[in-house]
Amino acid sequence: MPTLRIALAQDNPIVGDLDHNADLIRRAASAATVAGAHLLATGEQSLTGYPVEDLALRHSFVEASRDRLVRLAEEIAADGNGSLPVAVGYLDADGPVGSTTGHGIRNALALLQDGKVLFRYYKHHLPNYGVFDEDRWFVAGHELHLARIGGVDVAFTVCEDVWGGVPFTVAEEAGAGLVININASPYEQGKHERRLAVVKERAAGVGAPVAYLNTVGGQDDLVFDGGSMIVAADGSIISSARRFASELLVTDVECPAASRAIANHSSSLMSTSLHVLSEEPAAIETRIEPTFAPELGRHEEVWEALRLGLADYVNKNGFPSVLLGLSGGIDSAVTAVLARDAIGADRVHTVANPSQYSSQHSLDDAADLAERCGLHHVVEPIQPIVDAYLAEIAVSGLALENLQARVRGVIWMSLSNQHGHLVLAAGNKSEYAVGYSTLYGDSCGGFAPIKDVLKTLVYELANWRNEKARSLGETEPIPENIIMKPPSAELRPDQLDSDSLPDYAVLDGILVGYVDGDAGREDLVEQGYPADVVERIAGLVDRAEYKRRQSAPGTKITVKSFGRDRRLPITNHFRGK
Ligand SMILES: Nc1ncnc2c1ncn2[C@@H]1O[C@H](COP(=O)(O)OP(=O)(O)OC[C@H]2O[C@@H]([n+]3cccc(C(=O)O)c3)[C@H](O)[C@@H]2O)[C@@H](O)[C@H]1O
Ligand SMILES: Nc1ncnc2c1ncn2[C@@H]1O[C@H](COP(=O)(O)OP(=O)(O)OP(=O)(O)O)[C@@H](O)[C@H]1O
Ligand SMILES: NC(=O)CC[C@H](N)C(=O)O
Repeated sequence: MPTLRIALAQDNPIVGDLDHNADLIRRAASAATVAGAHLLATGEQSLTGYPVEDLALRHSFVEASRDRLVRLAEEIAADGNGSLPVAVGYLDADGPVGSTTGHGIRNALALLQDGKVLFRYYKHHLPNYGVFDEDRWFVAGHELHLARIGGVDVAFTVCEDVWGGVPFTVAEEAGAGLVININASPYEQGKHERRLAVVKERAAGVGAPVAYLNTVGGQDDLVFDGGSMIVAADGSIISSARRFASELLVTDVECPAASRAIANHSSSLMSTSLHVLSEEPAAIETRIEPTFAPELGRHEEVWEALRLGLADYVNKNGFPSVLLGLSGGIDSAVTAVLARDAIGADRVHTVANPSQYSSQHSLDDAADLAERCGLHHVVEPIQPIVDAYLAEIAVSGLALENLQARVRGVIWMSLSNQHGHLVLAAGNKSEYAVGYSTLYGDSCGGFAPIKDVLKTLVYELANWRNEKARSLGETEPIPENIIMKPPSAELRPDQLDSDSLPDYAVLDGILVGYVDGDAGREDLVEQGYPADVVERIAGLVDRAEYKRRQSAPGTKITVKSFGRDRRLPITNHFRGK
């Protein structure tokens, strides 16, 4: 069997920064050439970044992508890497938006060589569920392209094509000896395992290796986790790239030789085109050893997703630093440590804003955490401002509780305006679900790092992060007190979260069913949750839609995050069973 040396560029592009992304591809091409690769693949829309959302509807952006692709081909050749075939993901169009002729805007892959575009493949399966809206922007392609490289027929596909499967069936019919699948597949818990299963199934179906390349990096509320892999027809993993980090994965892959003298043929599913680049088996002097990425544990994987999602949001949006209120509670503690891990202690500013209801232990715990982590920390009491406000406008009860949270929010936003910090909202998924936060108060801010993390998982992450520090012989970042104390908003005397909410284990169980699983009230009661608690929580979740719609984005880690993954009407009289 011929062997091809395949290079997969698991890179971190920036949406809309075509020059930066082109530079990443050029650098990968140079490194792949040095490594003696016969083919380089880059990620889905590696030139434009992913998802471009409604930028796809802008004629000027589509033009910019098409033009930049042509220039990129020339640049790669000018860099001395012209003989290397390079697969690039980009945005294309062969018709206007909304055209009814089967043409339009395309999620495309081009193969570049010798300064030219050899062919353009248009993604066949367009995902249109969850966070994906590709039917809104793109028209599906119906022609599969194969390139004969070193005597192997290599088929090229894009992301959802591996899940939908039709291009793989056609690749098998066309006698492909390798299928390249370039992805921008966002992280969620358990997704990596599901990808591996589907890639194995496709490799077995084609009877040839599948090279699955994923993007890496954060883009607003999505984080791409890398984890690229090459899987053989027998299901074994030939090589794999790290999760949550950029990497050029170079692997020698034995592939079935091109056996057919076919040129182009039409299947009932898709037509195919074969482009002959080189017939002779590629020469490899010394085989390289395959690399295998370490497996991540459940908590480490989530932590890395949150860390990278936050780091890229801050850095790609040009913030010098972040700021958050540090209450001495678990949510702001975990958010602060994540921020430290993401961008370094010197860029993290924390503020304690005690009121008359704040306990001394909360203040001490906040200061302790800031000191352990080396964060900037100041104390700005809110009582004088609250008192001045009350002298003008008398409020009491819940209004007074919310006033305190809002005064904190005003202070954080002022510090942001003054110093340029990005304000982080420290709310977790359980709170976003039931609306347990003050609008324009503690929910204010530009990014919410743990927005998709249920409270029970927040505790697990805190324990895991401390355990990790212990195993490295480092100081535990989160004081034990913060983990052990009962959660409290401290907005009135002796207030505890448990006064208003069921135990978090029960709450989170109901939320997993009601939010992530779209279960009905009766289903949840059947699962063993008390009917009155289910009724109350479901009602709170329904009513809090208006708060979530105004909330900051945060990194998706679950199957259904709030935001574009779960879209419900605010004005909604349906209660259901
Ligand atoms: N459908 C709708 N569309 C648009 N706006 C709507 C609305 N329904 C109410 N509103 C507005 O929203 C206001 C109510 O929302 P909001 O002002 O936020 O106040 P609200 O949700 O009534 O109270 C905040 C809750 O969050 C809890 N909290 C606060 C702070 C921190 C924490 C914590 O532990 O993390 C918990 C607090 O104990 C309380 O239970 C209404 O006064 C009204 O102006
Ligand atoms: N005294 C305080 N000083 C600074 N920030 C505060 C203070 N109290 C609350 N906050 C901010 O408001 C957010 C909501 O806090 P609150 O204590 O009401 O609820 P929580 O959900 O228990 O959060 P945490 O676990 O961080 O305390 C906190 O995460 C924190 O960012
Ligand atoms: N960009 C895509 O086509 C992504 C869809 C795909 N099912 C995923 O892996 O998330």
